[in-house]
Amino acid sequence: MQGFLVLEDGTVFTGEAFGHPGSCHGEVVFNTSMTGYQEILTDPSYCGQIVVLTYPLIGNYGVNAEDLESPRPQVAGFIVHEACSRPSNWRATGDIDRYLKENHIPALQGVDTRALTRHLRRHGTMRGILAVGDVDLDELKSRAATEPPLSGPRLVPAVTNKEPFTLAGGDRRIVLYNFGVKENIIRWLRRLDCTVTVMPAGSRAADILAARPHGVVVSNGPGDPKDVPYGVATIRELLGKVPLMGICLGHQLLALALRADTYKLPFGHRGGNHPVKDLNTGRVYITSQNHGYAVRAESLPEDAAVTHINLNDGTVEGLRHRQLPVFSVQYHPESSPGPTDSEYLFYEFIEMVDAAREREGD
Ligand SMILES: NC(=O)CC[C@H](N)C(=O)O
Repeated sequence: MQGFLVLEDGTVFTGEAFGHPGSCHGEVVFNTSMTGYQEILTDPSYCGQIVVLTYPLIGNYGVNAEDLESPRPQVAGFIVHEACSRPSNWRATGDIDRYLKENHIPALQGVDTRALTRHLRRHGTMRGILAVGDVDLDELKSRAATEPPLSGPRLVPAVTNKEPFTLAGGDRRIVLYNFGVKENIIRWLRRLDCTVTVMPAGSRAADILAARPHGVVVSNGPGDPKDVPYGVATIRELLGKVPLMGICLGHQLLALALRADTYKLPFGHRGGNHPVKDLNTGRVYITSQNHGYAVRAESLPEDAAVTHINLNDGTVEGLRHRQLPVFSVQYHPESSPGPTDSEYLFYEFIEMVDAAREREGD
C-alpha cells in the first residue's frame, strides 16, 4: 500500500506503508545513528515526533525484549529507506514491521530519506502528516499546515510515571525526577549502587526532599522545556539542598531554573557521532544526542559555567554551577544507542553525591 508524508510547507514524500496501516501527525525530525533503531523508537523524548532515520537499512537485526528504553515505541511515526523483512540476529525475537503493527505505529519505507533529511536541514524541522492508502493530498497539505500537533504541555504528562516507585540498588538514595526517562539512566544508577526512587514530573520539591535523597537526577524528556514550568520551579527549590545532575531535557530545565534561557535549534541534534569538547580538559568526546532545543550561552548567570560545547555548531552541551554540586549535559551519557565515551559522567555524579554525604556526615 502506498503511503505519504506531507509536510506543512506542502512538500510530499512518497513511500510504501508498513507497521500500523493508519495515519499520524507530528514534528518530523531526522536521526543519523547507524544502529540502535529499537532504542530510538522507545526513547520517550521522541513522543509526538515522526522520526526519519538516515541509515539506509533498518530492521536487519530484528527486535528483542532487551533493547528497550521504555516499555513501548514512543514515536508518532517512523520513516526509513528500507525496512528489512528477514532479520538475522541471535537475539531477535521478531521483525520491525510486526513490532510497529503491534504497537500501532504507522511507518513508511522506500522514502528518499536523503532528500527528506536535506529538506529538513535546509528549512528546519516541521510538522507533517503520515497517511496511507487512498488519500486526498490537497486536503492533507492544508491539514499539515493548520492542524495543531500534540500540544507541547501534554507531552511530558504522557510519558512520566503517575505514582512514585522505588527500585532497589544499593546504599545511596537517588531520586530520578522523571520527565520521560530512558531506562538506561536508571540501569546505570542501580549499577552504581543507587536505590532509585522514580518521581513524577508533577512532584514538588517537598515531595522529592521527603524521600531524603543523597542526589537527584533530572531526566531527559520530550518537547520544549518552557512547556514544563512546574519542573523548573521544583528544580529551583532543590538548588543548594541536594546534589543535582541534569540530562538533556533535565539540563534545559536546570538552566531555566538558574534563570537562563532556551531556544529552538533549526533542525536539532539527533545521532550517534556528535563531537563535544570538554572546555576544561580540551578533550573531545563522540556523543549520543537527541534534542531540538538548546541553552542560550549568553543568558547564563555568573554562577553557571559552560563546561562543554558542540564542535559542529558551538552550542552549549554542558553546564556546572560554580558553587553548588550541580551539573548537566545536553547529550546522553547513558548512550543507548550510541557511543559510551561519556559514561564517566555517572561516576562524577556519584563522586559529587558521596562528597556531599561526607560533608554532612551521612
Ligand atoms: N532527549 C531529550 O531529553 C530532549 C530534550 C528536549 N525535548 C529537546 O528536544 O531538546
